[in-house]
Amino acid sequence: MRLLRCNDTGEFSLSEVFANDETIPPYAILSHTWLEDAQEPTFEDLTKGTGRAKLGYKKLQFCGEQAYYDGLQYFWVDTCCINKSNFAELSQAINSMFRWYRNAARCYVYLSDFKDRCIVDGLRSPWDSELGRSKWFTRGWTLQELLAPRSLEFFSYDGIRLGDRSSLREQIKQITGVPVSALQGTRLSQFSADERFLWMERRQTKRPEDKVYSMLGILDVEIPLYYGEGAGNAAKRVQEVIDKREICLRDLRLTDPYDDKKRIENTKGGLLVDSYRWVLQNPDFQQWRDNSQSRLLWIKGDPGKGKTMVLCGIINELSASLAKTAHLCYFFCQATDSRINGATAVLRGLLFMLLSQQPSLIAHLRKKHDRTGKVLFEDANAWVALCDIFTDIVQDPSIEIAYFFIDALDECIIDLPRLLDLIVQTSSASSQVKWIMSSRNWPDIEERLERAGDKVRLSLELNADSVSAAVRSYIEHKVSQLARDKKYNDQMQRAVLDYLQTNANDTFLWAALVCQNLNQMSQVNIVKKLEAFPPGLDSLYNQMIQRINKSNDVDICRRVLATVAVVYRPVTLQELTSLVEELDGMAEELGLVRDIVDLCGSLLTIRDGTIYFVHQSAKDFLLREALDVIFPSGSKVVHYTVFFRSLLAMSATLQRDVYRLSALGCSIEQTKQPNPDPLAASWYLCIYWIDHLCDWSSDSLIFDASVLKNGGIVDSFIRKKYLYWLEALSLYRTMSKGVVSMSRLEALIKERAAASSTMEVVRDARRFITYHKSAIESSPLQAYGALLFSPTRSVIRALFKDEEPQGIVIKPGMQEQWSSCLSTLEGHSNSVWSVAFSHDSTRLASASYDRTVKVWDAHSGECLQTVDVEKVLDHISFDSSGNYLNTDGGVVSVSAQSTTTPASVSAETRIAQYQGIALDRACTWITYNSQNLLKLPSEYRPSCSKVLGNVIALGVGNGRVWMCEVGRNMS
Ligand SMILES: Nc1ncnc2c1ncn2[C@@H]1O[C@H](COP(=O)(O)OP(=O)(O)OP(=O)(O)O)[C@@H](O)[C@H]1O
Repeated sequence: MRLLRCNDTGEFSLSEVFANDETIPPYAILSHTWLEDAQEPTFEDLTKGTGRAKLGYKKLQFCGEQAYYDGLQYFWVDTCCINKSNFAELSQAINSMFRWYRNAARCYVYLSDFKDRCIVDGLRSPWDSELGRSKWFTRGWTLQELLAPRSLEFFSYDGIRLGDRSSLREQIKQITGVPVSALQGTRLSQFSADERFLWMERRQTKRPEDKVYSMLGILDVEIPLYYGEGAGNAAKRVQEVIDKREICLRDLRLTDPYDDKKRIENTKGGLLVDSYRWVLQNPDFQQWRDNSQSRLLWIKGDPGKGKTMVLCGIINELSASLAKTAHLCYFFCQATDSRINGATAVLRGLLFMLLSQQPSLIAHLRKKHDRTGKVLFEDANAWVALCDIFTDIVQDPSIEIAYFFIDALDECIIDLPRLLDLIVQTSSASSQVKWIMSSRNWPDIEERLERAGDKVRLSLELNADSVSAAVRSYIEHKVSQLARDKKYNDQMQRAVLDYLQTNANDTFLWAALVCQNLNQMSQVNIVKKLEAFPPGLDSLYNQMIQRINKSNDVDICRRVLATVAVVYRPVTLQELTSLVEELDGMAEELGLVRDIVDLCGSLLTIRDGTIYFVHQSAKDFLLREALDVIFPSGSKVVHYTVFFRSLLAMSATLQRDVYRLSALGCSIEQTKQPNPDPLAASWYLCIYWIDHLCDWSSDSLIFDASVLKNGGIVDSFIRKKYLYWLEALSLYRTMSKGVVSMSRLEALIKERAAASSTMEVVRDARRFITYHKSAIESSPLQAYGALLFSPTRSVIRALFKDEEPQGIVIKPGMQEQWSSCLSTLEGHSNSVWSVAFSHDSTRLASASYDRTVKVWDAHSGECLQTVDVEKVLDHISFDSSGNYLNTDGGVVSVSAQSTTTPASVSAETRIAQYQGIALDRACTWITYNSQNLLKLPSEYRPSCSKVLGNVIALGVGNGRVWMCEVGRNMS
């Protein structure tokens, strides 16, 4: 950036070029409309000292004088601070302009067609209408000059100040259609791209492309400029960038923490300002907020002390008080929900918020995402990739300051140490980042955070007086609400208030749970009823358990509690009906199921049809103190029940084409969930039944191996329902989990020496899912098309003979046994040149013409890592540590580890060779009447093909030729 610099005599000249933003001194910037007939002084004029006679020189003088008056030595004017004969400089300037306007200390709008007369002649109303006639409001480039600057002041032709963007906001809104919130600094990313384009609609630019180029900053998009391409093409290029960003954000999103926060506040009955405000006056908090060196604040306290709500309060206060340019990103961990209980999920949530606020930062992950897609955020290497991206992004100079909040670190049960290390590292390395975390008083967290430099600890126990006052105020509020809703008289209200104030022991959660219970009781004998709520959280939970024990519904309550305690993710009411015997057949009567869950006292809560523990501490209590009550025969038995009931329920529900898709080639993207969904009660069971079986089997004292015998329930399920189960897994987009589960099942049967024919069917079933995974994953009904490409002696093929698509014949017939191709790993965009197994056989590396090396989990087929390489590699092999690949292009580091247990994968594995009735363009589908019909396994993809009538002949790379004939009776 090149500036104009004023000297003491009021003269000005061009400064040197400032290469990066940090070195640019404070400056003022001019916003104006250009004069015709070369009346603007140019860059050349300024370098040669000419141009003083030009009419536009007056504007330079005005800007210089006003800047001087405002204490600024430097100023910038677009007419002469850019060397427009240098296209690279011009292009860079256009892409930087929004930022330059935003970073200016002052921006002066000079309305050259707004004369004094307009102000003195009339009163306010004609004055307003004159303002709207100014050309400044009709030009394209001035839109970003209106929106970008922090301080924007309007001046008349004679330099008289008319007001600023804030004082004139209503008039500006009327004139421009830009909402007041955008004028007051709300992030432009909060407005849709279409809405922002609308603000430009009536404005004019000299060159057609400028109508789009002048929007680049407003859209936070950077593209190269091609004058002459036309506005349509420019808009198309901008739209492409926006679309790709949206895909990237959609892939990154696991949950929207903004919605999580709203949900948490709502389900906890709303946030009370009086119960968190104390923290704003707390010296530890103030030190963290006000001292730029203090970058890490850890709020710690026992369960239910109000940490989550304090964090919500701080977020609200900071978002109201901080500059709009500051970023606020947060994440709420929840142990009971596997989507949001791990370090990777935290990072995805924080990044999602940050990138939504400033989309241009997506550039930091676009390159990797463009190549790998969603897998970048999901594969075994996701943490490493996200960490690099995060570290990179927080150092981006465009970030002034970013605040990151993480609630309930103790509920981040996957990879917490890694997360803590990242927090410590970024808080010391980056001055633009501030962290707040909350958690229970856990020594492991303390020990890890100890390594951070300037950290502040805020212990709720050490601020007992403040917390106590906050809890008192919370109780007062809640009791007055209760008195109103339950019609307590004064005496009752006082008794309830006294009881709660005396027994809460500074714990919000205790008071909240008691109030929730009182809300469900009538006011009759209310004082007596209070005795049912002993002081202390554990005593309260204990009391709830005792009450359940004494109730008539004790069995069903115990069973519901036990089930909710062992499942791997919160289940829905419908899913619960499949898992608990007593709820059999109640999937259509969810009101009743809800009532039964309500019987479990205040231990469980239902949100959006899903059942959760009311608080993590309730689950902790059950597992710690009430094991004998809810698991009288041990928790492993409950795993057996869930497994057994899963098989029963799936056997009853799963069937071919359960969603009535009809077309064999219907892709998963085209699939719509029907309403009502016939699988609604089965999702959980489909995904986790094998995990429950394995958990049960881990207790050899109670495990009964007969479930694995010939004709046993596992054997029967696989024989009768296997393909329908695969279809359901595909519909639920969990094929990879299915592959891993089948490997676990095979290993279990091997270990438990089950009967040979069960082993035979399970082994064949595992080969089937591994080999056909990608076809079934992309089109659920290919579970049946895949039969045609399975060996003639495949057990699954024989068992499901009747499910083969009718009227299609493959000639010559398939080979008898499974080929050496174990599975097809798809992902390279060009031919694969070399492959190698790791020494423990858990990973496979492949080098392709697409100049990438991919590392795969040899078991599940998941892509673990993609590494760019400079040349096409002919030879690759793992070194003995498994951390490096030796290649003809040097050593390549591969840090990804397999997620599954080692297994002997000795067979040769082949990778899809994209070599080349009809075939689709990618040669992966046989199509019929332009509809996808059969997805070809990689071994069957042709290098050449010929169609004759209803027969297609395909020549395959390995020298085989085969034919597919589609008959008239095809279905
Ligand atoms: N400022 C507040 N406004 C409204 N409700 C509050 C407030 N503070 C606490 N509560 C109530 O107290 C309950 C417990 O508070 P919170 O969940 O914040 O505790 P916590 O310390 O985060 O607990 P844990 O560590 O066990 O997760 C909340 O569910 C809510 O009902």
